[in-house]
Amino acid sequence: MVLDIDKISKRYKDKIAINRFSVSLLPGVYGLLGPNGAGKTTLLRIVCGLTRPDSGSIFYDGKPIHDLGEQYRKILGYLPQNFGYYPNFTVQRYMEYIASLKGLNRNFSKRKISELLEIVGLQEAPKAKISSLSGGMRQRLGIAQSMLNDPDVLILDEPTVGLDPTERVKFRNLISTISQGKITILSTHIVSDVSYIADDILLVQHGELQYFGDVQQLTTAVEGKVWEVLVENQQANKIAQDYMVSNMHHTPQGAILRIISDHKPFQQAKAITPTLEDAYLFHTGERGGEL
Ligand SMILES: Nc1ncnc2c1ncn2[C@@H]1O[C@H](COP(=O)(O)OP(=O)(O)OP(=O)(O)O)[C@@H](O)[C@H]1O
Repeated sequence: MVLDIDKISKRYKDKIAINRFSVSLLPGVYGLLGPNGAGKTTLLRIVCGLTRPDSGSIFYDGKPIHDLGEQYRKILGYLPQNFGYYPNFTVQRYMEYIASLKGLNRNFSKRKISELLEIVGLQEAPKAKISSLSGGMRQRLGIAQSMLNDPDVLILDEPTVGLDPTERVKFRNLISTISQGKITILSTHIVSDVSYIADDILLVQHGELQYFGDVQQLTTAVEGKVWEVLVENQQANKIAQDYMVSNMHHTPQGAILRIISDHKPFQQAKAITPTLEDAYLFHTGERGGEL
């Protein structure tokens, strides 16, 4: 099983959303990480065959997905960023509805629906109206619908957005469980989500693939470039304009700044161990103090 994204480009008027993006994916969980507007949703829609690229192709096991058509849709599961649900539907009715859209046979879908509701922890709620579910429950329902056809390729666009910390942990564990043996791509701009569940990271910025590899390698690349320094509280904001500051903590003794810099920024700065968040800021060039 291999998904090849081959030199994909997509432009909207004068905006290049994706620029010659290429990567080859084997089964595993891939965290598609990048700032807002980096091109994540555009790329995922192209991978799902919903948006046509201006150039380049997607191949599944060596065949272009546009030639595979229905055959490709059968092995694809997709949770869009704003997945449309019907508030007055019950959980069960919604799952039945999606199963019928996917053309699944009745007996198979009956069994599959109860199996999936169990996996996502909604087995007690088949009769609940979707409008009565919490954000986390709704996202779990979104995952369940994307899994109805036992997909080999699972695409999840910002699945943890709007979840509280407890729901986020549950959701991450759920994704780890269901993604085994599949090619799962999960987009987010929340760094901690990918550090827990992704095997590899696809870091995208301005529509281009900036980095592809594991979390460890990404953080190793910024070793010796992350510094901690205590400065006077009044100086902190000025320093954040001049340097990439990944964290600022004001205390009565002064502000403790975490600075990403190729060179030691101040005499008294100490080199510290980088986190994935530091590496992300280093690669995307975003200044923490301005966020
Ligand atoms: N239908 C469209 N028409 C015009 N421009 C678009 C369209 N869809 C996306 N864009 C632009 O293309 C760029 C990439 O957008 P995209 O939604 O793919 O990014 P993203 O990384 O998913 O962002 P976010 O995290 O905010 O969802 C953005 O500048 C966006 O404004």
